[in-house]
Amino acid sequence: MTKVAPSILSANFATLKDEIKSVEVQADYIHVDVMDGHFVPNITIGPMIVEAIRPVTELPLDVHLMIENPDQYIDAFAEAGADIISVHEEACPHLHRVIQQIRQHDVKPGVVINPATPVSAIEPILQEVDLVLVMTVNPGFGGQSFIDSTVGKIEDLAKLKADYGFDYEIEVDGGVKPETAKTCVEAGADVLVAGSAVFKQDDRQAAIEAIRSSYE
Ligand SMILES: O=C(CO)[C@H](O)[C@H](O)COP(=O)(O)O
Repeated sequence: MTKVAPSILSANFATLKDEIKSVEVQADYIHVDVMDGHFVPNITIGPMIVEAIRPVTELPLDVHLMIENPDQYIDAFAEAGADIISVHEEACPHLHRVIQQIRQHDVKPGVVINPATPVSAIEPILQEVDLVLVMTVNPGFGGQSFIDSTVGKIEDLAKLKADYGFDYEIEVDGGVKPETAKTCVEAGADVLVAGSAVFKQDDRQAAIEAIRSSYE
């Protein structure tokens, strides 16, 4: 069954505990967007917030690092309670080493590609990761429009997974809502990240249900 991972980027940070509780029944992961103002033009949260929300939910914390030099912060995010840590291929000249660093913490490692990065850039690391995140918008902000040209990469990753028996989940992030979710699932997505389509709606359970019912 396809998983849904609400992104707290679009939540109300003044009431973050309640926001997480409002999606807990329907969600599979809580997606945490970490931005440094360098790799992407926005600044969000650090390990202190991950540590603060860790006791709030038993759902896995799916931490997406949109930062330069992620190797310098992996230990802190792992110790703060992340269950999955994903790093961008574009930010890691020594990607294999960084993936190993994440796994040494008994945390699931993921690799992320931007819309302009081809699947071929991560092929050598696919057998080492538990998650591949395909950005379907340019990272940095919630509420952007889904980029249709990224769908072929979801299909390519699904084919590689089937052909070689790789274990990774294919996650998609950006512009995911009831209108775009079905395309992602049909292409092979295992996890749908949704920020504004969940947290900008008054009824969060209905919002997640609307995403699920678009493809079920
Ligand atoms: O990584 C992200 C932005 O860089 C967010 O997770 C993503 O944009 C989700 O927001 P929305 O569903 O509103 O597009």
